[in-house]
Amino acid sequence: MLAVKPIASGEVLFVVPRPAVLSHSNTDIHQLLTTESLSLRSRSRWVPLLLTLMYESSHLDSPWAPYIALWPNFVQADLPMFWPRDERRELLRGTGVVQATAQDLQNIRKEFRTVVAPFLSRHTDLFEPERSNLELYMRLVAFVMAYSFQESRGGKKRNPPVMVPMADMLNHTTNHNAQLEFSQDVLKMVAVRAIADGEEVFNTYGQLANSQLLHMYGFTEPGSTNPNDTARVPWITLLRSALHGQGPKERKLLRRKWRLLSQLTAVDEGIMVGWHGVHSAGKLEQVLKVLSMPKAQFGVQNAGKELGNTQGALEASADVEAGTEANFGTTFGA
Ligand SMILES: C[S@@+](CC[C@H](N)C(=O)[O-])C[C@H]1O[C@@H](n2cnc3c(N)ncnc32)[C@H](O)[C@@H]1O
Repeated sequence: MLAVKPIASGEVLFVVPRPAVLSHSNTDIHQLLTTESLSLRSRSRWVPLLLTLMYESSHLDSPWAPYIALWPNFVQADLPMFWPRDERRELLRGTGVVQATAQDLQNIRKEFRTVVAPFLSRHTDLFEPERSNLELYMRLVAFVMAYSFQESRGGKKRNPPVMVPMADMLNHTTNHNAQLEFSQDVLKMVAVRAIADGEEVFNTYGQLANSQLLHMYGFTEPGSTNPNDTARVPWITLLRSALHGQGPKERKLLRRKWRLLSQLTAVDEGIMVGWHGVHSAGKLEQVLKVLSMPKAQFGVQNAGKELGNTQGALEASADVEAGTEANFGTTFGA
């Protein structure tokens, strides 16, 4: 979307009334989805919207048909989840996207098998059996992943995703010039700074690292233009460096410490390093304290005390992350 004249900061670019937002509460099968809501519960909380899209996209007389027709068969997203597995492993090694995508695929298949397929088989009058399959479901998940919005509810809590026509035309950049505001009756796209004639109107999908953008949206911000970018250093790298040049006794002690750290899940997804240093530096500090603790001092009690602090540091860093949560798209099942 390009500006065709200068736009002032604070100007409303367009307004989407709530009835024009596509969600599970705005479809002909709303009543059915409500009646069966208990059986449609899942980790992702996306099932009602995905079933809504499946239903509305199979009815030519749907009021949403002109919107849905913009994505014939929902085949548009070049997300890593559709790349051949070997290519993903080879090209995305070390980014965390390989594991995240594998987890997504596992969750999507399980959700389809245990929640969606039983629902579809109970309602063959509403869903064409030959079309309503896992393959379509995966394309719908990708569509929701890359095009939906989620309204934050009082801090951490998030509503289920919804489709917001028009707002979902906007691309993302960290240095965005517009953002979506939610109010009771309408959603408004508002300029957050002056936009020049001919400039692209950019929304924000959140403060996302390139690995997250690639995982959920299939693109990255080039070079060093993404201040939210991170690199992930696997924890095992830390153990390897600690072991380096040590004698057998020290190595044995280090391995004991590592087992304890692993059991207490202090070493999980890796050390995230951003432009301004290590994210959750508190956790790294506590792990280093345990690793460098003299043998006489090392015991479950001492290590446990350090790791108790680690939990505190972890919770604090989770709060910071929740405060900067994206309002646009999420990883499946997060
Ligand atoms: C909500 S849609 C935005 C509208 C989209 N460009 C379209 O025409 O349908 C999100 C998708 O747009 C693309 N996209 C958004 N921002 C981008 C950017 N800065 N660079 C490249 N592609 C981008 C990605 O394919 C992403 O999955």
